[in-house]
Amino acid sequence: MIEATALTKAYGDTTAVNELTFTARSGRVTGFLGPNGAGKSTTMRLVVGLDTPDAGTVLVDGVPYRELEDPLRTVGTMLDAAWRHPGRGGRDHLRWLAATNGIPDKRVDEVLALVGLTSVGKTRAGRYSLGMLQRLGIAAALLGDPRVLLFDEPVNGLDPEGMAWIRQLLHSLAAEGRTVFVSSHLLPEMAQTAQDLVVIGRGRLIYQGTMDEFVARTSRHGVRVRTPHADELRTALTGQVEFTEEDGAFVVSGVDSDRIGQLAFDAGATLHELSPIAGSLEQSYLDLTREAVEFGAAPEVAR
Ligand SMILES: Nc1ncnc2c1ncn2[C@@H]1O[C@H](COP(=O)(O)OP(=O)(O)OP(=O)(O)O)[C@@H](O)[C@H]1O
Repeated sequence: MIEATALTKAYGDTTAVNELTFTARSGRVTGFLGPNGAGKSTTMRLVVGLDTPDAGTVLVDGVPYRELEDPLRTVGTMLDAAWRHPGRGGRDHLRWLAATNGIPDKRVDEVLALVGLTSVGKTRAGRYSLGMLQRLGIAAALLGDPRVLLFDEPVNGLDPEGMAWIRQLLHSLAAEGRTVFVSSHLLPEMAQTAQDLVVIGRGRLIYQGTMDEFVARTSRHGVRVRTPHADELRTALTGQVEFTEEDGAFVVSGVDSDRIGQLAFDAGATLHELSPIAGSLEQSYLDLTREAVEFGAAPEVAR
């Protein structure tokens, strides 16, 4: 479990993380979402003690990272997937990591197999594709068989097959009872991967809860209605439900099609169309974070 409480970190005039409080539970994939510059990477660095907060605390399984007795066996991280060691083979890199952390050599072959790199273990990492580097980074994170895993943008630059692979891996790691905390700025990808969600903007918490709640809360369920009896329907809807009129159709929000069908029937309006509009999750997310993006963009322009 990761528990951040009022976590705050500023770099000069920029408050990268601002009184951020959230929990990532064990046995769940928690998506950590926010627009560029929202403070995701900074938060992750704070979790693993690579940076020191100005205020607030963050605990990993109840303990600050720097006080963990055996950090690599408690927390696995992939914070910079593009890291590479051109001269060394993937397997040798992992062996070096294992040796410096008292992890037996046989674990190296286990994790190589787990990420599907066995056949290229001897190939120099400098020749790895981005997808292979991601897999190597994940292998390194898994070396110590940790209970908590942090991945910063692990699907960045991956092809659909690579994305599907990572998604499945994250699910199985969580199913084993681990805490899986994964950042992204892509909501559609997260919607398929994460069970829980922490959304931030400008370093502040915007949403924390389950993905299902987020979808239910943010996707606007509208219904598109067409009728030759527009006046009757307008009268029936006015004061009852929220609606707009677009291209000769009514778009009603906040109620389901059963209720609208009944209102129309009672008003004597024949319906030529009564179709639910699936709310766009991506649009809702953009709406939610727009203010954060606009505010955040201003200093960039001023520079
Ligand atoms: N070491 C640093 N020195 C100065 N400013 C920094 C530093 N690290 C981060 N920042 C600033 O803090 C803010 C948050 O950055 P951060 O990298 O944590 O965001 P992010 O959500 O990970 O963004 P992205 O999705 O673009 O990676 C940004 O305004 C960034 O410029």
